[in-house]
Amino acid sequence: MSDPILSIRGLTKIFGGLVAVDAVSFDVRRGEVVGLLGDNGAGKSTLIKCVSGVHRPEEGEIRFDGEPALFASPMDARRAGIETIYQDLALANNLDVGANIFLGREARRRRLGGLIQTLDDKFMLRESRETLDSLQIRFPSLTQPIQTLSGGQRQAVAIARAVYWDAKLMIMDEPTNNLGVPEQMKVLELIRTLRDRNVPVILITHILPDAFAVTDRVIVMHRGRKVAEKATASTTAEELVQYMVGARDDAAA
Ligand SMILES: Nc1ncnc2c1ncn2[C@@H]1O[C@H](COP(=O)(O)OP(=O)(O)OP(=O)(O)O)[C@@H](O)[C@H]1O
Repeated sequence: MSDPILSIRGLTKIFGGLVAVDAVSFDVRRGEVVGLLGDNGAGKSTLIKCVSGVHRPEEGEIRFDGEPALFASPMDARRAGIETIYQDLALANNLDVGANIFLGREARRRRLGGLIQTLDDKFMLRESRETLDSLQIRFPSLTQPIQTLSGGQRQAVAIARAVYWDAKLMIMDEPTNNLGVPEQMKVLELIRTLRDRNVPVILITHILPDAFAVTDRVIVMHRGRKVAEKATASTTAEELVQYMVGARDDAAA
């Protein structure tokens, strides 16, 4: 088996007196989709925010690609290859599709003998189109502002951005929330495409059919603790619900 791309040991995050994440450990390997399940408030978002540089954990170790990895900011985590799609997505609504794929890492070109630099819009559009085509994502126009796109199309732009920048790990927080059924299917298909390209995905969800549709392994959290870790093929929705509501707990066994 390959070395894990992400390895988390004893991770703990406390807000005031509340232990939001309580000594959680798990690994993610290249090319696998890992589901992170749990009811509201279970600690899923807090856990991944510790990985992606939003929160600093009180205790524990995170190793990414073999190195200790406590990122100081989300941009640091992105530079290291961790692309996170939050529920609010972090796309710039007023910019177009191409500009969003290059957000924060814009291509520039020198003009007037190198005296000034301008954004290389043509290059960014061409590269964006190639990436979107390779993922079979179609937009009528790449110069449409993001705010005119549907929720599923926005997810697709965020996924294309991760692919273009060669993300080594993709974290998606409830990506099918608020999407129509065809768009949910497209997002799940894109997750499978990422796996086929050997990009591991952590999928946070409380939608069990989504977890069964795309994950290889599932981790269940309850009140900050990891209560189960299962190969998706060897569990059932009924069993996972029992872990999610706290009726079963492998850690306590
Ligand atoms: N910035 C914060 N400050 C204080 N408490 C927080 C903060 N963020 C999360 N919490 C608390 O930590 C606990 C875990 O929340 P978290 O959002 O990680 O859960 P979740 O499993 O992602 O649930 P949801 O699906 O509702 O987002 C909750 O009790 C929440 O109120």
